Amino acid sequence: MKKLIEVKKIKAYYVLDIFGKQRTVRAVDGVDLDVLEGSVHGIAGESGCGKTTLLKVLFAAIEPPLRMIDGKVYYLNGTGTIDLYAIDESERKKLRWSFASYVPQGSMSVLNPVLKIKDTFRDFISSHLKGRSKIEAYEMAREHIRDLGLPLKILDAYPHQLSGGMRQRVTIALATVLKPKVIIADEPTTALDVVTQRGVIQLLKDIQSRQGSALVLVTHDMGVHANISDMLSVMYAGKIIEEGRTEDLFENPRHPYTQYLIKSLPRFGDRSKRESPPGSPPSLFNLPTGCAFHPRCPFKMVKCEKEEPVIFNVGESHKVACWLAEG
Ligand SMILES: Nc1ncnc2c1ncn2[C@@H]1O[C@H](COP(=O)(O)OP(=O)(O)OP(=O)(O)O)[C@@H](O)[C@H]1O
Repeated sequence: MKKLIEVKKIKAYYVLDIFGKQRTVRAVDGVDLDVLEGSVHGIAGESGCGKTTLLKVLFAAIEPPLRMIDGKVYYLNGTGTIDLYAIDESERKKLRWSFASYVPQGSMSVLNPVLKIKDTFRDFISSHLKGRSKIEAYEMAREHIRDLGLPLKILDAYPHQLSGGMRQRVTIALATVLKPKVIIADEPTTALDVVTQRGVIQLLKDIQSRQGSALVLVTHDMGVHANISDMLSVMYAGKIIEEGRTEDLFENPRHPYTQYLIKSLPRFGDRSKRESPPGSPPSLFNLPTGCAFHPRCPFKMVKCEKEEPVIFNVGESHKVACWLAEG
């Protein structure tokens, strides 16, 4: 499969000034990632491990206090390779929404509360496709909403007149109306009930397969990853600590942290206590030495306290950053 996005050794830190003292939160700390055409690439991990920050890097949505410290992000758009942070902002703006689009956590932050949905679509389409008339923009919105199987009457509604689930579907429709090659979705089902969550995830999956695009999906819900992600990257303390085909990770998780994430999944009919990793994730401005997971790891060795693990290849496309895999 063709690569659409290639991330090389990215470091993105929040640099904060607290009462004159500089504090650095190493939110993304040396991440490599390939996003492949036609695939669903899941990103999992507990809250605060850097998932959202990584998506901001992929979408070039870096704003202070977040800073790109090192690394490269390439978009491969078929005609060439674009070094995302080497081009100027006006060039990046052209790629936003047409090459890569972003579905954020809350729909209300995207939809203008005083505009009908159709006018939000019209403004969005006309600002990105110059020369489209108002009528053409409305028609494009209608066609897209119809293609997605959503009711056309939502176009005449204001955001507050729609349910949370429908608002999130509208946000997804808006983010995909320009048929982007990559859809980047950040916990798109937060705050929705379980049934609605399933519908929203299915909508994303349908669009991804119909448009042949790639979907980068952040969710801490391993059940969702098991169902729809082709590839899975597990993040811990700003790093990807395990990556591979989702089925391989579920069948043979190599990192103790991934093992905990999988064990914490509820299973039908199993009433035994679910195991979660002891303790909580470390603070990203004061990381433990060696492997950042070692204070919580039941298998820690002396080496883990001192040396940061290197990446080991443990199968086809399956990598893990854990000394236990050293052989
Ligand atoms: N604007 C900010 N200023 C300072 N620190 C921030 C900011 N945004 C996030 N952080 C910190 O960066 C780290 C990574 O946050 P991030 O939101 O990327 O994690 P996450 O895995 O997406 O978590 P969640 O699932 O809760 O969104 C956390 O320690 C967080 O507190």
